[in-house]
Amino acid sequence: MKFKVLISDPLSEEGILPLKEAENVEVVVATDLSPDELAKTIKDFDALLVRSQTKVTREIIRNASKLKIIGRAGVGVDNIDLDAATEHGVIVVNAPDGNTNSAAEHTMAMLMSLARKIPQAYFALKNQKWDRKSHVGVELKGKTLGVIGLGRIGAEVAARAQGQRMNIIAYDPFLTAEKAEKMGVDYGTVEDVVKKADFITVHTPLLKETKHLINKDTFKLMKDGVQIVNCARGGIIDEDALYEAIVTKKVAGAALDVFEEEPAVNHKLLELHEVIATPHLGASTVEAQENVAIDVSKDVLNFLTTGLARNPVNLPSVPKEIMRRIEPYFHLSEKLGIFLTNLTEGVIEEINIYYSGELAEVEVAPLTRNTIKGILKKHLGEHVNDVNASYMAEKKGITVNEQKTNTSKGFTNLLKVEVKTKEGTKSVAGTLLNGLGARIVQVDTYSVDLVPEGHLVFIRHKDQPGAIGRVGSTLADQQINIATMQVGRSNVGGEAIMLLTIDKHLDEQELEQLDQLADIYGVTAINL
Ligand SMILES: NC(=O)C1=CN([C@@H]2O[C@H](COP(=O)(O)OP(=O)(O)OC[C@H]3O[C@@H](n4cnc5c(N)ncnc54)[C@H](O)[C@@H]3O)[C@@H](O)[C@H]2O)C=CC1
Ligand SMILES: O=C(O)CCC(=O)C(=O)O
Repeated sequence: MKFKVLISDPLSEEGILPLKEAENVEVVVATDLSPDELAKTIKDFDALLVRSQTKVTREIIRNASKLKIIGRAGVGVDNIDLDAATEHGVIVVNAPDGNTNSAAEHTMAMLMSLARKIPQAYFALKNQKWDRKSHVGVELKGKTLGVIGLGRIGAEVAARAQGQRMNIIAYDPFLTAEKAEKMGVDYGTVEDVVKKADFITVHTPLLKETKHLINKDTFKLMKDGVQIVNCARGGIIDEDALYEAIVTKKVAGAALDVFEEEPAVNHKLLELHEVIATPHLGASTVEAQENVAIDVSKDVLNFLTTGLARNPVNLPSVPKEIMRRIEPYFHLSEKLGIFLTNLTEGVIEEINIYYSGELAEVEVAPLTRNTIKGILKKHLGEHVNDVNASYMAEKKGITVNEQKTNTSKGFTNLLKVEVKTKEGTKSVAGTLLNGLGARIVQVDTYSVDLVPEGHLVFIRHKDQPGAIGRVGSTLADQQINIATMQVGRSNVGGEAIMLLTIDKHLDEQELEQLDQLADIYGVTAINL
């Protein structure tokens, strides 16, 4: 039987040779299909290979009745509807390493062009203007580069900028003091980074948490004359706020390879003399394109013939027998991870997962991966999934321990998750109640009984008459309905907790109002 593979974006000829030379594969290259044509054509294909141009929408996936795998020749998979692929049992693989070097080099090229106004000077000269006065630049040496997102590309950029004798200050939720010291970089919060930097470069994925990470308020904190580089994803920087910051001379210049809407022609930022730009060229080198095409071709071929993939981005297949026994706990394990990560302060160094009761008798590795995914998702978004969760934790220097114990505290099954940071240890435990579904039964040392669903608010407060009432009436004043409420305390008059389920997610302002009430130590909104 021959597998049919469709390549719908231009990929390196050399890179797709592994597929073209495979006896059991027929390759069709069609790089000019409209979305409608692709939605029709796809139904005959077992695999689809794309770069970033093709938008693999739910509609296309829905029509792809034979499709088994989508290969993305690059890192970001934001052009693929991952949920739809997972729902339709289509595995998505990417090529995360092949373009790191190119993207880092492009960032450096943009940084240097920005500092020395090379594109502007070139443009003037092309227009017959020998203008040296308007194109005086600044040196990089001795300046501070703020790196937000110190993953594969961010770390390469930091190392290269050190070669330019720049000082580096970075923020990444997985950056510890030890790692920073080893890399010779200073570290701090986003606020610290933007306050201290002369140049700022972003290298995070585009996630809910990173959308408009650099916004009107962040620009206000920056030094006057700061310069900004974005070779990661449009949307990490709020384009309207950037425009305003340039026009008001807060920002002296910006180098952009990516935009919120691409292709970005007629963009207002491109009208500004201070902005230099490229049309999403970070990965556009012969080497990167060959690397990513080879990696993804090999992975697709391997998956079609053996069912195994090296770089899966969405759900893997779990053997049916294991799945049948552990499937009911999947939901609970991920929710416990999400819940806990929201309560955690500081950089995660250790995750301990304790299985007891019935759970101590089954293979729990997929649950462990699922729990880690829940914990890491907040910062890694689509980059973390069940397959790569353990690998991601290891890459971030997090130790994961899995233990089976006998301490099920009277429950027939108990799953307890503990996270350690330099700030302390936080834990949460849950169980599956026969016929009633999942419950969170313990938060740190407090016993609770909570369905892990919906909009939760976790409040730490002083055990004092009136504290609970003040929270209730503050929410009532804002027309926010409380569905359930749990309270617990360690000792009379000591620290206590409230866990509320409410009918909507609290916004920043609403959280702030609760936080400012008397006897309240901290308020966290959690969406499960
Ligand atoms: N312009 C282009 O052509 C290219 C763009 N990219 C983009 O570059 C970005 C980075 O790619 P990689 O380094 O390969 O990914 P990566 O996954 O290795 O690194 C991303 C880092 O961002 C960190 N992060 C997540 N949330 C954060 C937050 N709120 N604040 C600070 N850091 C946060 C993560 O912990 C991680 O270390 C991605 O968006 C990718 O799509 C990648 C290749 C080429
Ligand atoms: O395929 C491309 O050129 C875009 C590369 C990219 O943005 C990525 O790999 O995330």
